[in-house]
Amino acid sequence: MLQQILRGPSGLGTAGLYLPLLQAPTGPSDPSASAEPAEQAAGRPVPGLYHHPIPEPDAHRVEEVSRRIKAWAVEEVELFPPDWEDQFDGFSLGRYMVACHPDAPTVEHLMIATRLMAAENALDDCYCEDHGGSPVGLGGRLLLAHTALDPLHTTAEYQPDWAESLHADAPRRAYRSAMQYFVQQAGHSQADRYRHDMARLHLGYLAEAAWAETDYVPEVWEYLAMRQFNNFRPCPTITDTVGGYELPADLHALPAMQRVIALAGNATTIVNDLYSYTKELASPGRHLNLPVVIAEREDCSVRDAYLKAVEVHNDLMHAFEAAAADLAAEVPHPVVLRFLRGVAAWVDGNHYWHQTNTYRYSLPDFW
Ligand SMILES: CC(C)=CCC/C(C)=C(\C)COP(=O)(O)OP(=O)(O)O
Ligand SMILES: [Mg+2]
Repeated sequence: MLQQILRGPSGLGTAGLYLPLLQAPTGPSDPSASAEPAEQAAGRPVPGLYHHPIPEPDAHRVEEVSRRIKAWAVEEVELFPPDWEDQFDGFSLGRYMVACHPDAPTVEHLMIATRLMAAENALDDCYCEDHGGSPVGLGGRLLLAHTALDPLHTTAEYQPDWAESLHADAPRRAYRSAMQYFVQQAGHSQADRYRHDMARLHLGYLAEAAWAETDYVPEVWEYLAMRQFNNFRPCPTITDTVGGYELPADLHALPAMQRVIALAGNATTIVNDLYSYTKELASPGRHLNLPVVIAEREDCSVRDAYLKAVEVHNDLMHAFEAAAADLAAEVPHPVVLRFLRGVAAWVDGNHYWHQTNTYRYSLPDFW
């Protein structure tokens, strides 16, 4: 029943909602996974991690999205200097977004998600992390960048200075442009949902930065609270816009839907903590992630902490799936079911991307 809800319905009236790519979880090495199989998936899953393998994303879509996102990054927003090109390519944005949005009707719909993903990562790298980022002064930078998503309404005297500021650095150019494309496709409540989710994200960045400034290692539950905000949430919650339909605001606002979304976002984000663990250990200073916080706060070896973090992830995934199944049973509205499947697809695609992105991530030697 749960698999049916999250990965494809059956029965009268549901044929239009059927998502063939999600119906049968397939190992990456299954040659029947796609009509024209892409290169065999690289990387291996974290041992013991509860996840759903997906078929290889459509190679033609990946190629086209990759081509268009590079053109946008270079020609429209000057996203990165030439010496960051390898890192941009290695991020594999096209593969990521095609994997996460199997029900996108067109490549242009996929581009909506891909531009936003590029912009979100540019801001994280340039403002918060190792491409010139710093916790010092982050709040001011974040707030000004947020106005590229949620515009300033001010007097004629001050408006031009603000408008000019949106071209001042790569994160603001990217936010502004990606948002312009997004609002062309999204309804007003979908755009407002996205702004709210981005405000949540920026709040999470600020808590992480405040703790870094005072060298505070949070309790595990405090870390999980911060990571619920510094979180992939803005990505799965646009699944309806990228799918070319709209989950109405009142259904999105249901407490049960909010719980499903939060649990999905949390599971996807702890996946990042697990796959990026060795990358973050190698970066300067102490980079908080769930295994690091568990080791410090629960006084255990890094291996035991990592394995406990896997269990935390698995519990979040099970809670997400149970909450989604309950909601689908309580509110069997076709758009709710489609949205829940879209979120589940994003969860699975996100895992696939982390597992296979061996340019960026490698597993620790704990097994
Ligand atoms: C795409 C998006 C909304 C990202 C926001 C937050 C974010 C960058 C992550 C959840 C990824 O975590 P992290 O900053 O640890 O990324 P890497 O481990 O450096 O890939
Ligand atoms: Mg990480």
